[in-house]
Amino acid sequence: MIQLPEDFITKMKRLMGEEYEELEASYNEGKVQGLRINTLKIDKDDFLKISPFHLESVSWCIEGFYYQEGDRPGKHPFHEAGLYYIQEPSAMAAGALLDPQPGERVLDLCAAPGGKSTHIAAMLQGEGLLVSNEIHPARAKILSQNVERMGIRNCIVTNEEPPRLKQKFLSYFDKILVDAPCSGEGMFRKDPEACQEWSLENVALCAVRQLEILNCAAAMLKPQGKLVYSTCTFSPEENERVLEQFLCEHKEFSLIEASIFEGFKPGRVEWTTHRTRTLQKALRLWPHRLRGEGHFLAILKKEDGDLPKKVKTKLKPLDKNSMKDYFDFGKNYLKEVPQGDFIQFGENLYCLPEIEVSLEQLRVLRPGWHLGTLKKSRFEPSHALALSLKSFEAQNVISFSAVSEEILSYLKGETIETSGIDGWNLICVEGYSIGWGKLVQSVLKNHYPKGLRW
Ligand SMILES: C[S@@+](CC[C@H](N)C(=O)[O-])C[C@H]1O[C@@H](n2cnc3c(N)ncnc32)[C@H](O)[C@@H]1O
Repeated sequence: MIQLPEDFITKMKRLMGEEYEELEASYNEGKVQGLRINTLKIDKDDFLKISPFHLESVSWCIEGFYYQEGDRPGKHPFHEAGLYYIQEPSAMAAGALLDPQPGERVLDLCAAPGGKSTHIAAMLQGEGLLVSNEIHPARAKILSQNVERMGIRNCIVTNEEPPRLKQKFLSYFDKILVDAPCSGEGMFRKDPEACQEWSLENVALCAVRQLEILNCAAAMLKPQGKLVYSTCTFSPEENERVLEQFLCEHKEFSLIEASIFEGFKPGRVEWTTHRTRTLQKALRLWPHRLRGEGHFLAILKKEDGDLPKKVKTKLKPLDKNSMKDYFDFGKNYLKEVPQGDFIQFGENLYCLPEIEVSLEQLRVLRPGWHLGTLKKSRFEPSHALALSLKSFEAQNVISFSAVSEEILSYLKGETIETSGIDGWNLICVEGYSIGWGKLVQSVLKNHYPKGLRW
């Protein structure tokens, strides 16, 4: 039995009345676990044919599934190949509500570790732009690794404070997700530390910060743009009341109705300061009403505002010899050489998504699709390039079965004896890319990144 904070119990009993007993009982049940199929890498039906897990659909997310306790999907080669992301089922509702369309510009302002960003990227299907931002440097690194693992090409990962991003991206995005840092009451079952860190003071602090973040997001949204606000907490101060205050300060915004699935409950008007009726359009996902740990979500629309400014960005010309090495690699080992706006960060070569904003002065971890490193007189392809390729896009492919000794050796970083064509080979598991290897006379030199090895 989880030891819930006393102040939390008193407060929730007062707010919920008899319903509190149902909430409390839910803390005695096991946590709910889910995974979301990454449709950038594999079709849902194709995954279901090869999945070794016991899966059951999550009703509000087409690609979302519950898995069972013994499944351990985090320890499977398919995980390293980015075929899915392990995500708490109620968190999957945010992407579904934001509903990004291919070609749109989307910002995920509080993005690490990347559950919702990788969902958004899958929905964009490689078209348009995703800016995934995380304020904490260490968490931003994990976000960037997850963007890489999921094979995302059109994502820029930044490590910024929202006010600094605001200066660059005024009225810029079609859609924004603010999955705000919160007191984490929906994490109590999953993470006992969330219980220990909880306090009434922290709830109040979170509410102030959430409003500040929302204010920045509001300025970055285009007129007619859509903003989804979400938290994984239940406190009215961080949910209905933050939005009530925001709507009061931003007359250009209104709440819009969201699709309702079984178990989704409306926002609680009686918990707002001024009985603001429109807040019933928000959604509450309670752990005692559906199979999920719990979330609060709302969709806001910006009715009017300034139009975005167009800025022409000048990219530095790249060294011709280095680029020749890149194009030689592409001709020899890829069916089609990736083209676009190239930029170089140190030795690293990236293909920049269409952005029309200069990234100068921003802390950028990943300025787009990482293609590889430009070494002295040779090009070395990146792990990100491997993971973003379909097997038919590479000239030489070696695919191992998911249950083979070879795939385990590969993930451990070992050298493998195997037949194939000498040179760079795209290594796959069951036909899905997982990394690079270089074959020389039937010996495969392992290029699986050292930091990821099992
Ligand atoms: C709920 S988590 C995000 C989870 C993420 N959206 C996902 O689905 O994986 C909130 C994030 O906001 C970040 N954060 C904390 N303070 C912030 C601030 N002042 N501005 C923006 N983000 C902040 C936290 O570091 C944390 O990673």
